Amino acid sequence: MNKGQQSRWLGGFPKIGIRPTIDGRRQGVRESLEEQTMRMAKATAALLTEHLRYPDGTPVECVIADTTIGGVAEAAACADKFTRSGVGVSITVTPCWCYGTETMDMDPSIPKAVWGFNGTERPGAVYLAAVLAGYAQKGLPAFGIYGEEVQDADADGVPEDVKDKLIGFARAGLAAAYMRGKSYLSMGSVSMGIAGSIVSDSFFQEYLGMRTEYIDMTEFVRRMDEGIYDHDEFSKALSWVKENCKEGPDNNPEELQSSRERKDQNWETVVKMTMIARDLMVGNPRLAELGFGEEALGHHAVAAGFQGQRQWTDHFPNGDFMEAMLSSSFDWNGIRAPYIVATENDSLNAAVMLMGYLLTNTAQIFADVRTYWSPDSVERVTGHKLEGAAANGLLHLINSGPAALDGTGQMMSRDGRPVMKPFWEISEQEAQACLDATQWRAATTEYFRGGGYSSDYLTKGGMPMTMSRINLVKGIGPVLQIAEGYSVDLPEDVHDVLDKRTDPTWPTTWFAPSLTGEGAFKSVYDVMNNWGANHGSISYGHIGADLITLASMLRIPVNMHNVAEEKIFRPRAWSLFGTADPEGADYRACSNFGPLYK
Ligand SMILES: C[C@H](O)[C@@H](O)[C@@H](O)C(=O)CO
Ligand SMILES: [Mn+2]
Repeated sequence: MNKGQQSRWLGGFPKIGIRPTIDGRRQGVRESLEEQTMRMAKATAALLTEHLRYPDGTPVECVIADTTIGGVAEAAACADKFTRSGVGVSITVTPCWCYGTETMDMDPSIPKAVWGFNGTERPGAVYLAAVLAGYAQKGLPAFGIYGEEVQDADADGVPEDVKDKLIGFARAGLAAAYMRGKSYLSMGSVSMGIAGSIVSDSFFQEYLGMRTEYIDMTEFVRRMDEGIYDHDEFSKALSWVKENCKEGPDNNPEELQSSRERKDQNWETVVKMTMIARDLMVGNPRLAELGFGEEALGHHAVAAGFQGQRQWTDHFPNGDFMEAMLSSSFDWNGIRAPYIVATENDSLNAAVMLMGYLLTNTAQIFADVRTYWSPDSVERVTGHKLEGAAANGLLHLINSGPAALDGTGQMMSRDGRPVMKPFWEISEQEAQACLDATQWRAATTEYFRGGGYSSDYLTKGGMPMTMSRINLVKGIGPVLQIAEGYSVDLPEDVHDVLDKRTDPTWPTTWFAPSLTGEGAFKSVYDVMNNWGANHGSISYGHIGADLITLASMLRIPVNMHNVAEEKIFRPRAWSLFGTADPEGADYRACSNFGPLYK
């Protein structure tokens, strides 16, 4: 790991705090439960450490209260320990009745869950019900976890259904906790009137707990002109690029094509832009060694956006190489965690990219949700009849910019299926295969007068994917939409015909959302028609349930999704807002409790 990489995890990672609560009555009751209660805490910690990893690949860390918690003094001692240890998520575990308001976690900004052991000798479930009522009454939504099957009092381990809920809760809770206190870095301002690039400080601050930081794009010019970057890294990067980033055909009319000399210069510029954007986001200790102490610190950004169009791209090479390389899981420094960078400074798409990334530790594909191709339209234009997963029509996801190269689908699962992976599972060969499957095409000069290079690739079909998007609605605030589906392969000639109707120098993912026959998922057309903006972020896997859990923690209602009801996990209080219409109840609950940070 080079020094630039180390500085990005500044502040470390939030820990999971485990609170074993107990019936405080001594002379029999408490003593009989001490061991079992602590055993539950330890089993929970072991489970989470085994299954969850931080973005740097290390196992998550759990902190268990020093004693079981039988009353308020021990609850306070636990809260104190959690503050000192950097706990960002709390899980209360108990096999027995305890005193609700005396033992609960009162920190309003920490996502919280309670696991009540399903036994009847000492009623953990009764405590669970009582304490969840307390949480609702006090306006502190908590997740309730209760296994379906009755367990024996001396049972060891964690039942399967409880495991899924503990892991799902902790994964989303850690994502929320990790964002908190970090920044979104706006590089430039509003791009082409796209509302998502009006960076809303109140959205980031109140819903995600994040700062918004801003730099003018002239900062790139200053750093390039004054040489404020690591020159050794630049030489290394440029020769790596020459070797690994092959130029594709120039699609511009001959009279608009740049000279070879200008193209070579543009390569140098886009490589410098990439290093500078990264240094702006997370800092780089090398810059301090070179005499640039202020620049070495960066903006503590976990996500960023680059305006690019138009003021920058009308004059300078576009941001596509910078956005695509940073968003990928590898570059000239080797395989590493992706950076979250949105094109067109679409901060709302950056926010869902960040959510998808933190839930999966995997690179994201940023795309325009550009065209709905109905089966009839495809047949009319190409003569091809769509079939299989594509039979109901397709969405053409395509945009110049930050579609991670991981999205080529060149990484493989053990059984040979295309996948996207956390960086620590990616092999050198897989990173190389993604690079080999990508052509760098001279930017379309009609759009990008300053030239540059767009990444051109075609995503392999057959990958489960989840597209999501946050929109801001005046009067409500943020709302999240989610569509699970699959990437799809088209015959090469069919892809070519459809791709050439738009900009063929950009990366394409053919996406078939899974239909449910209801609401926005009656048809692929309905999905397109209900999409709230021009962009979406696409994450590998079906992560809709995790997104829903995270959104409920952040009080962001979900206005459309195609996740099966039994997979949805939200704070227990949501059912107090109505049970027959979970979508409406979600809106009411989010608006009632308000954003997590006020
Ligand atoms: C080149 C064009 O301006 C594109 O960048 C445009 O289609 C978009 O991506 C809009 O989101
Ligand atoms: Mn776009």
